[in-house]
Amino acid sequence: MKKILVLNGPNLNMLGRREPDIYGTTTLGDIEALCRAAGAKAGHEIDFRQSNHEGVLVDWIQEVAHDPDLVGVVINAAAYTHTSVAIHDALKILHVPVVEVHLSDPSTREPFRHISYVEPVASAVFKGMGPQGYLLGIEHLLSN
Ligand SMILES: O=C(O)[C@]1(O)C=C(c2cccc(Sc3ccccc3)c2)[C@@H](O)[C@H](O)C1
Repeated sequence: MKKILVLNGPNLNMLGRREPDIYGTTTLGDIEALCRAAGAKAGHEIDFRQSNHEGVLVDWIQEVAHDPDLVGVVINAAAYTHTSVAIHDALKILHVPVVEVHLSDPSTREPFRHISYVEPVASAVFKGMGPQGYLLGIEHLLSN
């Protein structure tokens, strides 16, 4: 079965509990359920993961890099978006499309959130659309 990997970065496991004005009240579990339903509808497996650790995210990207069933990666790297050359380099290894997702629009927030090390290796970016951004990311990969 074809697979889409959905990666989530630091603190997203705490989603829905604070700063609802920025990130809404949806939990990461809710987002996972939405993604799995969208994948199932298309006959694809959704491999949905979250880590607070940069190296774990790099390991996961390397783990799937040569998976013949992988059709793409949706990544919300959270704070690592703005700092991680390691995740940038790992994503460059992939031979499938990468979609960058953010619940908020970092370009409207603090200056340190305006740079993305993911964007240069992403085929699409969905930001400021809440959980819908994840679904648009999956849809983008399915349309390829
Ligand atoms: O908007 C996003 O999805 C983003 O990727 C997510 C981020 C983020 C930052 C801190 C916490 C969380 S999740 C959260 C929100 C409220 C309470 C607890 C955790 C996400 C930011 O680091 C990024 O700049 C933007």
